[in-house]
Amino acid sequence: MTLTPLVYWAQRHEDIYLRIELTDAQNIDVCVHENVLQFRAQGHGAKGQNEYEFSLEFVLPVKPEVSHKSTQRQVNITVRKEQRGWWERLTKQERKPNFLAPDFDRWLDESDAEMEIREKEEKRNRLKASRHTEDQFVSLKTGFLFMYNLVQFLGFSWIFVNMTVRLFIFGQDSLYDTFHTISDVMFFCQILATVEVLNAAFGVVNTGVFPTLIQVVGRNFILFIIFGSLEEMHNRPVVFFVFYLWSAIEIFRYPFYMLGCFNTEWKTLTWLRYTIWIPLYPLGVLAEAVAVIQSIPIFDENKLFTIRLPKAIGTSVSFSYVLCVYLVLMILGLFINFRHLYKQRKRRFRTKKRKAN
Ligand SMILES: CCCCCCCCCCCCC/C=C/C(=O)SCCNC(=O)CCNC(=O)[C@H](O)C(C)(C)COP(=O)(O)OP(=O)(O)OC[C@H]1O[C@@H](n2cnc3c(N)ncnc32)[C@H](O)[C@@H]1OP(=O)(O)O
Repeated sequence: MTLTPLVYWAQRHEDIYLRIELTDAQNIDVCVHENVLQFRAQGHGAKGQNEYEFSLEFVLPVKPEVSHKSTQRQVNITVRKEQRGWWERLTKQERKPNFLAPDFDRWLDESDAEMEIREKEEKRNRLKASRHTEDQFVSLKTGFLFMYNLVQFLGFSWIFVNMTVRLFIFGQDSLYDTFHTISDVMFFCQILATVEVLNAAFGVVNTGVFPTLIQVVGRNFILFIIFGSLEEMHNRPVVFFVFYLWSAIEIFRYPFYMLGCFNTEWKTLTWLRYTIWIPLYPLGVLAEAVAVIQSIPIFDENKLFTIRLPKAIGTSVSFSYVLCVYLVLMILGLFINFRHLYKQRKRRFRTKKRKAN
C-alpha cells in the first residue's frame, strides 16, 4: 500500500510552495512532467518510518524545473508557474486530495500577495537607489583622493628633483639656499598634508589618526616654527637634509596611494613605500632634532615666543624649554610611528603572501 505524507501548499503570482511533513527525509525523488508533480522519499511521516509518495496534477501549466530543499523536519518544494497569475485552486481535479491542506504559515490571498510584491519592488528600488548613492560617494572619494595624492606627488617630486639638480650643478653651495628656493612649495605641500589628518579622522582612508597627527604636527612644527619664524635658520644646511629626507619618502608614498585608488599596485613601488622609511625615518627625525638644537640659542637670544609670567613671579620662560620638551616628544613620536609603520609593513606583506598562496 502506498503511503502519502501530509502536504501543505501556498502560492504567489509566480510560484507554488509545497511543504511535505516528513522528518529526516532521504532518497528524495521529485519531478514535474506534463504539469504533474511526482514525489517519492523515505522518512518519518504520519505512519512512522516508511516510503511515502504522492502525485499532483496542477490546474494550470507549470515549468518542468522544480527545486526542493529538505530540513530535518520537512521537505520544501517550489514549482514555477508557466504564466504569472493567481490560481483558484491547486489541482486539476476539483475535489482536493485528502493529504493536501493550505499552508497557513505562508498563506496569502491575492491582494496580500500583490502587496508583498509591491513591498519587495519598493525594497529593491530603495536598495538600488542607496547602492547608486554609495557608488557615487565611492567615485567622488576616489576622485578626491587621487587628485590629492597627485598634487602632493607633483609637489614633492618638484622639490626632490629641484634639490637633486641643484646639488649636481652647485655642489655644496646648494645646501645653503634650500629654504629660499624650496620653502614655498614645501609650505604648500605641508599645509595641504593636514587633509590627511581629516581623512583619517573621518574614515576617508583606513588608517589611524594619531600616527598621521604626529607626522603632520611634527613636520609643520619644524617647518613653520623652527625654519619659518627664524631667519637665522634659513641658510643652514640642515634645511637641505630635512627637506630632502621628507621628499625622498613622499615620491614613493603618494604614487603608491594613487595606484591604490584604482586597486592597482606595482610591486617594486609597494616594496619601496613600506621599506624606505626604515633608514629615512630615523634620519629625518635626526635631521629635525639637529634643527631644533641649532635653533635653541637663537630663540634664547631673540626671545621670540618667550612666555612672560605675571610680575609677581618676576621671570619669563624661554621658548627653548618648550623645545627641550619637544625633543623628548620627538623620540616618543619616532617610536610610535616607527612601530606603526612596522606593523603596516608586516600587515601589507603578510596579506600579500597569503593572497599569493
Ligand atoms: C598630538 C601631536 C603630538 C605631536 C608630537 C610631535 C612629535 C613629532 C615627532 C615625529 C616627527 C616626525 C616628523 C617626520 C619626519 C619624516 O617624515 S622623516 C622622512 C621619512 N618619513 C616617513 O617615512 C613617514 C612617511 N609618512 C607616513 O608613512 C604616514 O604619514 C604615516 C601616517 C606615518 C603612516 O601612514 P598610514 O596611512 O598609516 O599607512 P599606510 O599603510 O600607507 O596607509 C594605510 C591605508 O590607508 C590608505 N591611505 C592612506 N593615505 C591615503 C591617501 N592619501 N590616499 C589613498 N589611500 C590612503 C592606504 O592605501 C592604506 O590602505 P590599505 O591598502 O587598504 O591598507
